[in-house]
Order: sequence, then C-alpha cells, then structure tokens
Amino acid sequence: MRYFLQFLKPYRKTCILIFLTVLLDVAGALLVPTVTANMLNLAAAGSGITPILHQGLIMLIISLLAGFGALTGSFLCARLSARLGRDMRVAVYKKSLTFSAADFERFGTASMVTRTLNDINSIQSAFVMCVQMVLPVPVMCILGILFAFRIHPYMGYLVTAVVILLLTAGFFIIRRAAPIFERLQRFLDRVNTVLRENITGVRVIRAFGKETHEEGRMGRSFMDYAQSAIQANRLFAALDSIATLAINLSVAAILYTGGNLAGSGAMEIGGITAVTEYAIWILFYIMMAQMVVIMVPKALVCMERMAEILSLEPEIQDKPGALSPSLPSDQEGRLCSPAPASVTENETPVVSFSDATFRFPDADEDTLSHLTFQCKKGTTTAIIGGTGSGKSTIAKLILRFHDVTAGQISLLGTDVRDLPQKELRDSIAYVPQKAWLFSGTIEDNLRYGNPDASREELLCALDTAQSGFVRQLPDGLSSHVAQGGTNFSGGQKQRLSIARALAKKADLYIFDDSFSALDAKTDAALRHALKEATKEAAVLIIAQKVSTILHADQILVLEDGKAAGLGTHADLMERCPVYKDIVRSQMRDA
Ligand SMILES: Nc1ncnc2c1ncn2[C@@H]1O[C@H](COP(=O)(O)OP(=O)(O)OP(=O)(O)O)[C@@H](O)[C@H]1O
Repeated sequence: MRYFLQFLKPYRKTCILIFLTVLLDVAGALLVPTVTANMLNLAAAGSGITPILHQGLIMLIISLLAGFGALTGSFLCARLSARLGRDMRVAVYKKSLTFSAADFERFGTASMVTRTLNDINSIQSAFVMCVQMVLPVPVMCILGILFAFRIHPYMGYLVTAVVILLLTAGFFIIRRAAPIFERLQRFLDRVNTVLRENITGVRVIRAFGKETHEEGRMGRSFMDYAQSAIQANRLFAALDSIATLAINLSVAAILYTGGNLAGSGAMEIGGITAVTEYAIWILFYIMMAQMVVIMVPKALVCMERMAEILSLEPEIQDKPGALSPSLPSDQEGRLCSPAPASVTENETPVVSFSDATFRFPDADEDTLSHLTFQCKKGTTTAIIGGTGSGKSTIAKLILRFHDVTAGQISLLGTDVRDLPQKELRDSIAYVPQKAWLFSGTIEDNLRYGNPDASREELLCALDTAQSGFVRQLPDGLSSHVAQGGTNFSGGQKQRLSIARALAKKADLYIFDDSFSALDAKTDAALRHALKEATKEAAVLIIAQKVSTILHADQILVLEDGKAAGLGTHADLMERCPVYKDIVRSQMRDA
C-alpha cells in the first residue's frame, strides 16, 4: 500500500478534483428525488403549474450539474488509472533490469510477467472502481440518512437500519473473500508458468509424445484456478441476492410506514417517493461498493507482490561513487587502461582473475575455485572443459551477473565491483551460449550494442561473422527477425549474434560456445576473420571443440571449476593430462 500511495502522490490534485466531481454526482442523485417530492406535494396541494415548472427547471439544472460531475469524474478517473498503470509498470520493469540472475530466480519469469501485467491491471481496476463506487458511499449514506430524517424521523431510522444491515453483511462476505482472492492469484501464477512451459516446449512435448501428460498438468492448474474463481463468484452471487432482497424489503417497509404516516397527516405524500429513491440509491451504491470492495483484498495482494519486487535490494549494485574517472573512454568508446605509463598497452591485462572463487547461493560446493589467469589485449584466451565445469560462469562473473565469493576479477586493472555496471558492460561484447535475437529487423539487432554504427560497419561485422547469407536475402539488412530469431537456423542465429557483438566496439569479446553450430569450414574462416577484427581487444572463447581453440594464445583447462592447466595447445599436450584426454577423445570421435 505504501508503494501505491507513493505512485499516487504526483496526482494529488487530480484526486481532489475527482472527489469534488463525486460529491457533485451524489448530491445530484439525492436532490432530484427531493425536487420530485416537492413537485408531488405542490400538485397534491393544488398549486398552479408555475411553481411545478419552477421545480422542473431546478431539477434540470441539478441533473445537468450531476451529469457533468459524473462524466468529468469518469474521464479523470480513467486517465489517472492509465497513468498510474504506466508508472507502476515502468517502475517494476526498471527495477527488474537491476536484478542479478539470482534475484530473477527468486520470482521466476512467469511470475515476473504476471506481476508486471496482470497484478498491475488488478490494482488499476480496483483503484478506479473504488474511486467511482466506494468513495461516494459514505457521502451517499450520510446525506441520504439526513434527507430521510428531514422528511420524517421514522423514515430516517428505517433507512439507517437498512444501511447497517447491508454494511454488516458486506463486511462478513468480504472477510471470506480475501483468502479466496489470494489463492486465485497464486493459481494464476501457476497457470502462467505451466502455459509458458507448454508453449515454449511444444516441440519437445510432441517429440516425446507427452501431450496427454501435459494436458493433465494443464488441466489440473486450470481446475484449481476455476474452483477458486467459482468460489469467488458464489460470494458475489450471495451478495447480489442479499442486496436485492434488502432493497425490496426496504421499499416495502418505506411504502408501508410512509403510507401510514401520510394517511395520518404526519408526512407529506411526496416524502414517500423521495425516501424510496434515497433508499434505492443508498442501497445501490452500497451493493456496488461491496462488489468492488471484494476486489480490494485481491488488489492488496497484488500491491504486496509489486512491493516485493520494488523493495528487493539487488544482489549486484554499483558502489556509491563507482563512476570511475580513472577509466576515461578513448575515441572508439573503449575504456582506457589506468595502468601506469611504464606498462605498455600489450602487457596490460584487459581481464585479470586473481584467486577468484565463486559459489552459487543455493549450492553446497564452489562452482569455480581459485582461478588465476589474465586476458591481454590482442590475444585470444580459450576456456575448455567438460559440461558443467564452470566455463559459462566465468563469462557471467566478468559481466558481473554474479559477484565472486572470494578473490578478485579486474577489468583493465580495476576490480569489476568498483566499476559502474553500465561502464563495465559497455566495454564488453558478449555472445551468450544461447543465441538470442530480438523481433524486428537484422539491422535493429546488429545496432543493439552500437546504435551509431554505420551501414558499412554493420556489413563488415556480418562479413567477419561469416553471415554472407544476409546479403542474399531479398531485404538484406532490413529482413524481418521473428521473436527469438526463430525464422533463422541455429547456425545463422549464432552468426548474427556474433555479428551483433562485433558491431560493438569493445575491449573484451566473449564468445560463449558461440561456434558450436558452425561447420568446420565456417568455424575456421570465422576465427581467421575474427583475429583481424578484434586485434585491438582481448578475446575470450569458451568452447567444447578443441579445433576451435587450437590456435589460441593460451588455453585454460577447467575441471570441476578448478584450473587443470593453462598454456598453449603444445604446452598442454605435453603436461596437462586432462587436456590430452579431451583432445584424444575428440580425435577418436572424429
Ligand atoms: N543459477 C544456478 N544456480 C545453481 N547452480 C548453477 C546455476 N547455474 C549453473 N549452475 C551450476 O554451475 C555449474 C557450472 O555451470 P556452467 O554453466 O558454468 O557450466 P559450463 O561449463 O558452461 O557447462 P556447459 O558446457 O554445459 O555449458 C554447473 O554444475 C551448474 O549446474
């Protein structure tokens, strides 16, 4: 709630305006029956047409003012709701950009999507409904009861009794509804998770013939959600029936009591119509408010879920004053080394691991242990090792998706934890293990890391990445890319991802198993072209195939997160049994 009020703060004036329009609307709704009663009383007393017409004119003015209030209120409310929704979504999205991989895992992708879209929608609609339906209730009740008392004390007591009865019934129903709505939101998260898995993994499901199994899983999630929704709707139905019964009983009571009072001359005949209308209006508003208030527990749960995201302290944060003036950029946007002048550029390590150790928060053992190596400008460092040996984790640590548990990683002599994350990542071009392209055009994707790149630079990056196929496409650089790049083959996606990285001017290029889908000829041609294109930077290649890294300046051999060897291919063939095993097994397979 605290967070929601913060979002509401900039719109204080609009809120006050909305309240005034609500007042106008409610006052109009109650004054029209009062004027009707006056007209009836005038007619019953046999006064002429002029005073009745006069009352009619007053009624017209009141109706116009009330209509203006209602219309303006609705407009302001709709606009406020849309702006609040936008502000909340932007805040949640911006916050999610600061999350580390571990922070994301706390929520899960499906829940993040539900929280950003569905939860904020629920907050928005509950807010609009509350302003339009709940805000007028106290005003309507107080004014309505006062007006009824003005006509006759008995009528006042009657209306008060009905109001108390309905508010009590509403209170108990809402108390029962809160946990149901909480459950409903959790089930919605689960439906989203299962649905996402089923849609993204549809080919695997079909290939393994698991349609029936998945149908069952989906069915159970839908059933749980449906059962809670039915329970909630039953409560709505109960509330609806109670309110209709209350309205009818109160009208009957008013007609009976009012008739007796009018018959005995204690009350004017028009009073019966007026009080009946007051009661109907009050009960109508209470009924609508209860329908809306029932949504409040759900909205509160959604607010809590939004607050969970907004209040989370990101695991990885920039240090206060992390902006590093010691790392000015050169003309091409690369960070310049803060190394002393005596150190020549070639000797300055772009990346340096010093006894770096890392353990995932939920793991029992270190994923990487005591790694020490350096990647220098103009050289290629390769990392090879078995599956799960920690190769990709090294790339993630350099990019600060995680922080080392012990030891240190430096970029151009500065601990990466002392650099602003933006500055750090700006100086690195990264090709992730899973090639991912964004929907749009090839050009949009290539410009992702370097929006100012010229067309020639983009074509050059494509050529280096052996993506000549782009030139053959009818639309060339403007060719459409589907979400995730699904309209390209695995190898094409990899090459486009490599071209995207190359289009960015960086101090360090990281290729995480990025050549795996390439045939041997393309792989060799790409590595040859890469040497020239990245000669001003350091290159880190993570690979499974020995042929990809054979000519690297140094090769780090990883075994269970530990360095089993570091050297050139020839060195390692002489003294690293783990490397020799890898080479032999791949030769045998070949
Ligand atoms: N988020 C995580 N939480 C816990 N453990 C993880 C997480 N991500 C990876 N691991 C574990 O860390 C280890 C190293 O993973 P990593 O992805 O670095 O391996 P890799 O050598 O790149 O493997 P591959 O060659 O299969 O890509 C693995 O045992 C993996 O199970």
